[in-house]
Amino acid sequence: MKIQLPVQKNDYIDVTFVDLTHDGHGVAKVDGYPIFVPNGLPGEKAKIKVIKVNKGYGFGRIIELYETSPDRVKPDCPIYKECGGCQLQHLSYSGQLKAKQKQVKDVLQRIGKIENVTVHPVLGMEDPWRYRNKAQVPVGDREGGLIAGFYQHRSHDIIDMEACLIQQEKNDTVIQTVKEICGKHGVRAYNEGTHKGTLRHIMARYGMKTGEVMIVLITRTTDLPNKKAIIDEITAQIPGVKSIVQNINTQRTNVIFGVETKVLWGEEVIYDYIGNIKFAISARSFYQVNPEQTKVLYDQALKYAGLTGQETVIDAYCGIGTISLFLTEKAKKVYGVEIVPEAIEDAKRNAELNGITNVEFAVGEAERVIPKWYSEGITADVLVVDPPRKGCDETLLQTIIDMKPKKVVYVSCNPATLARDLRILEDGGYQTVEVQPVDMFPQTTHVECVVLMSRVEK
Ligand SMILES: C[S@@+](CC[C@H](N)C(=O)[O-])C[C@H]1O[C@@H](n2cnc3c(N)ncnc32)[C@H](O)[C@@H]1O
Repeated sequence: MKIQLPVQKNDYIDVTFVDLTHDGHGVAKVDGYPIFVPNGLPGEKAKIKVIKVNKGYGFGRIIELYETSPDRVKPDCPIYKECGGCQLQHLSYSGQLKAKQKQVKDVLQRIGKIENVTVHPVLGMEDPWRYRNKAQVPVGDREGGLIAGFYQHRSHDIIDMEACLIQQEKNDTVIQTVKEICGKHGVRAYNEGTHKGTLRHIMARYGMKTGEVMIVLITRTTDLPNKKAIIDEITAQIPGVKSIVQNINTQRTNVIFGVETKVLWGEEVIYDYIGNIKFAISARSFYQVNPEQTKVLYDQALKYAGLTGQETVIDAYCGIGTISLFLTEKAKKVYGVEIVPEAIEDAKRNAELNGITNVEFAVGEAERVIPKWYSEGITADVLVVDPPRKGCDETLLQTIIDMKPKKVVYVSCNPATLARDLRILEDGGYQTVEVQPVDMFPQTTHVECVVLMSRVEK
């Protein structure tokens, strides 16, 4: 039976936007049927053209904006429309923070059925620009040199970029300089279509507190033409460069990094500080991209952990031990687990670097290592999880439920998987006490949350 929808493809209709999706599109409703429209903001009235209809929702395009929101601002970035890296530059920063708080509340309710929990206002930045410490850009060929920038929306055509307004200026300079030097020395860009060419991506990482720079050249081939000349010029032209690394990715894949990494010049790591703790960061390790807000995030996690010095804490998905080392200051003992071996090497080095001895790190999947620890008698008073976007593995959640730590502190970069996991933990005997969103990624739709859960004793 054909379902009669309230709108048809190619209809022109007048709408009022009532909400914002998690990817920053305006939501209009016609007889309850949602239509997602890029660039629409809640409260705005517009004429739209319906461009696609599905059974449960449709898509549209703004033809004319009749009434604009007081929160609408002119995007600062000249390439905002083409790039797609930021999705909310047309919304004032205070509007972004309000929208993110609402998004978290809605998702927790809709997906997790987490009702009546306090979701605090989002902790934002005083200056929400130029906050990223890491740039990672694809490289393309152009006559007489290379381009590096971003993929045009819905394509793999590379648009050359000179500046990114959410990126540290230093990283802009590094990318420009490296692409010019490599191009000058005859390095060809990798071509996805033919699987030929050399340079796939350039990554620049900047220690905001130390000024140290790491450059990673991600190549298809082991060989890098004119390597010595390239290194000499990079080190002469870029102040602060401490490490030049090559990562080799021979596969036909969208995954950026390959398995082999070798140091071409300088150190294997660069250093940076969060608070008073010094961190060594290697090319492949996860390190939060917004260090200023990372401090805010970790302080919140520490506050929720409520440590007195007597507790054993497990930090699952610990990366280079950032949260673990923060926790050691107030815990009796901290155990950290992480899947990337290089990150655990960094974590151990970081503990040593800071003279911290009440911590142990293990390489492996949290969902295997923590059950093993539990079977060996290691239990936690507080368990911190900070998983990737896909959230926690179910085996891990079950182990937490069995282990019964008094508190779970959940750090999440994806409200949808957070909501799913909180529901599992609530069903297993935990109560969500409060949620503190932190804006780690201004101008984008991403939102990070720290959640406190406590064990409900029956
Ligand atoms: C969001 S990051 C958090 C890292 C760290 N807590 C921080 O704040 O820097 C998630 C980390 O989980 C790691 N990871 C992914 N899957 C994992 C798994 N199954 N077990 C353990 N670690 C995993 C990733 O390598 C990454 O370092």
